[in-house]
Amino acid sequence: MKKLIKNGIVATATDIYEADILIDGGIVSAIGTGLNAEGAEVIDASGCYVFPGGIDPHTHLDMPFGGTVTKDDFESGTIAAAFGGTTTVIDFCLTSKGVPLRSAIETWHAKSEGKAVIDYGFHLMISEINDETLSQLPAIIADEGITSFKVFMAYKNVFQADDGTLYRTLKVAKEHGALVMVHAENGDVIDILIAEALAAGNTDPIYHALTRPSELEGEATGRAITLTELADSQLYVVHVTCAEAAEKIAEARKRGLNVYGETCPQYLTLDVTALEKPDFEGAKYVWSPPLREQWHQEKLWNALRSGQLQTLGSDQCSFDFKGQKDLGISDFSKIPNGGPTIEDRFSILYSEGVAKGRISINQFVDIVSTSSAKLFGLFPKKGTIAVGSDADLVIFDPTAQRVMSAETHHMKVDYNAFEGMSVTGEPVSVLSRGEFVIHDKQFVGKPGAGQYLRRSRFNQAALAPANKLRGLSNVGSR
Ligand SMILES: NC(=O)NCCC(=O)O
Ligand SMILES: [Zn+2]
Ligand SMILES: [Zn+2]
Repeated sequence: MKKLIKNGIVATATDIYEADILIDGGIVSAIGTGLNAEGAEVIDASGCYVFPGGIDPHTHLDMPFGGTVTKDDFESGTIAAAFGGTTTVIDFCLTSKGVPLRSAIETWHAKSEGKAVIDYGFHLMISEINDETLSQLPAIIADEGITSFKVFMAYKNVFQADDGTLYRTLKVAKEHGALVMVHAENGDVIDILIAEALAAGNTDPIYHALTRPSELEGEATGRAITLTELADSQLYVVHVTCAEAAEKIAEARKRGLNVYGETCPQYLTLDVTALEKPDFEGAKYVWSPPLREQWHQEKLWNALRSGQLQTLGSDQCSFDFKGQKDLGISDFSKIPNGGPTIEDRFSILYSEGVAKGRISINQFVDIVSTSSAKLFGLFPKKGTIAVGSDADLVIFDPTAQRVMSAETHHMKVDYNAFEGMSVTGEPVSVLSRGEFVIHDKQFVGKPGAGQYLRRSRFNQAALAPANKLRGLSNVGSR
């Protein structure tokens, strides 16, 4: 059945205007004022923005990590995402040395099929590059539409790959049109700092942060950029937390390199003192890279505002406080890294960004949705509101006031990382390809309704206009 969203304020990365939106067959079929369509279900969006659905470029659902498995899987995780205004997630498909890449991808399809309530894609982790993996990648890009590869520069003896693997991945990506993503921390030195801390009897959660200083994030970011330049390739740095890394990215971009960066809501709003909470509560705030001193937050906001960082990922990776985080009660290095953020990403960016005057509405849409669509081969099917685009839409009340809490969130995990934070604005209804997933704040979606997304190859040209709009004239000059 057709749907007609009336009287909303349509906001994209470039425009903001009052209009009605007609949806037919899951696609936006008309945008204009005073639209009528016989037999269409009419949805009144008076007083609300209509945004393109959020795209979360960084999730870990149903992921084994740190001797346990994330609490939220593709069902609970995507339900929570939808409540929060996100209609697409791109999850990391983990691989291990010696296991064929195809079988890792099959494992991720098995985890997600029949469960996801919104559309989803995969990035592919690269743990080693040899003749075998090299020969598989072109077909994986072509058949699976997996056009982004992830290389970990940290988590020694677990996920960490060496610089040679990163360099070769960058070369393959350049040749076949993929984007290389890095977790940028110097894992070798961190490993030594952890051993030193434990040997000195320092086992509390705060030592997680103290053994992962921001200099080592800046160093790894710079190293990845150097290798990208040598390979004449393209790089996306995930979860940027600090001034050192943001500056390396900005400097590379000034030189015309195809380097992009993401930050996360936790790094914009929480700081390292959270890890000092008593009774082991600091473990709730263990992420890698760690939370930083508060002054880094304004540097990250500046980088988002000026377009030096392009996206906000949740890095959703949820573990219960009781029964999972406490694996590290007597050794901080055994605390599973990560936190529950998928549901609050969109609202935190709106509230802390737009409502507090740090970014414009258009920048909000760009950061929460459009840039990810462009970087990861989904635009213009996703990431905007245009005739012919998927009707992935969020009807958002900008006046609502609420408080983030585990009492009310929809993630399965037993705490909320932003507990007690007041936010302005709330998604009221969320549609995925024209079907309600959230209707008047109630979940009405169906596990399995989410479709796997085969994504287009990396297209640097698609990124230039939005970046230009955000004050950059140098992007695309390479
Ligand atoms: N970030 C984090 O602490 N956990 C998830 C895995 C990763 O992204 O490094
Ligand atoms: Zn990471
Ligand atoms: Zn992550």
